[in-house]
Amino acid sequence: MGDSADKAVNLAHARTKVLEAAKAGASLIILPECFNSPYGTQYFPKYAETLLPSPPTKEQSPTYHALSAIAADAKAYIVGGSIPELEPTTKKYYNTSLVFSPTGALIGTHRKTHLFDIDIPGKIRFKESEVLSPGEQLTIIDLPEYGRIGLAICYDIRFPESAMIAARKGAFLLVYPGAFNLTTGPLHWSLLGRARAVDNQVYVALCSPARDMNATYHAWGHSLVANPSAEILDEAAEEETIVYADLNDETIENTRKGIPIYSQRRFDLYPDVSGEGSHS
Ligand SMILES: O=C(O)CCC(=O)C(=O)O
Repeated sequence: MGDSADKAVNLAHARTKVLEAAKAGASLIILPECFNSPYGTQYFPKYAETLLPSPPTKEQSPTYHALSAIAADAKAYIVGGSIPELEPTTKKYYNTSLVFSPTGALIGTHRKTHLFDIDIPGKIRFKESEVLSPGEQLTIIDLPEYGRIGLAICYDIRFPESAMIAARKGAFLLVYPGAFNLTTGPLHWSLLGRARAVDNQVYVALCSPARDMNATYHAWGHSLVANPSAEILDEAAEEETIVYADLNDETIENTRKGIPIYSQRRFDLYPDVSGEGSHS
């Protein structure tokens, strides 16, 4: 998706693309990070919505209500990318993802836990922490018919611990709405997606806004899905595209049978970050 500055236009466009994906057979549909606003600290307060107490009113969160209706109409799970959130009591801002079931019920949220604060001289400086606060929880969501997914946002992917915790707690898929840039995108986007897949022998889905060279932030694009062997099943270029992939448990099982790192870990030498504490 490309993200314009007009929230209503972006929500209407998300609806069209989600219904298109659902018509083509998709049962879990992912939108990009900050899918209904431009990306940048200067935009977060203007576009922020209030999600608590839940459910919010339509005035507090038009996006909550739009995504709920889209999920119900599409009869599909939707990971709603992310939006800037304003917590009304603390007045803190978060980068938050909302997940809806095929009946339109909210079944999970994730507040980005690792804020994108980087400074590569002459290339890119970005400090989300100038405006945002970090979420305080890792997120695993049960999709009753399919199993568990781990959900995190963009820069969160650089921290393998949260991916490993979700995988060891049984996630079959790690989802990252994200918006890498023209410096770190070519270096690390696909590498990190494939790395989290091969580390954990799970599927990984990355979903970015399309690139818009007229926007203040130039997103890398390249949404992709990697399988548990870290092969890329489908990948977008920089323009808007729907990426499709078929996921199945047998591929995870066969990958783990072939290269059995899942049962070869040495928790006598290092801790199990998931706290599950045993070989499986
Ligand atoms: O980690 C990176 O290089 C980019 C991260 C990012 O764009 C984000 O967290 O929004």
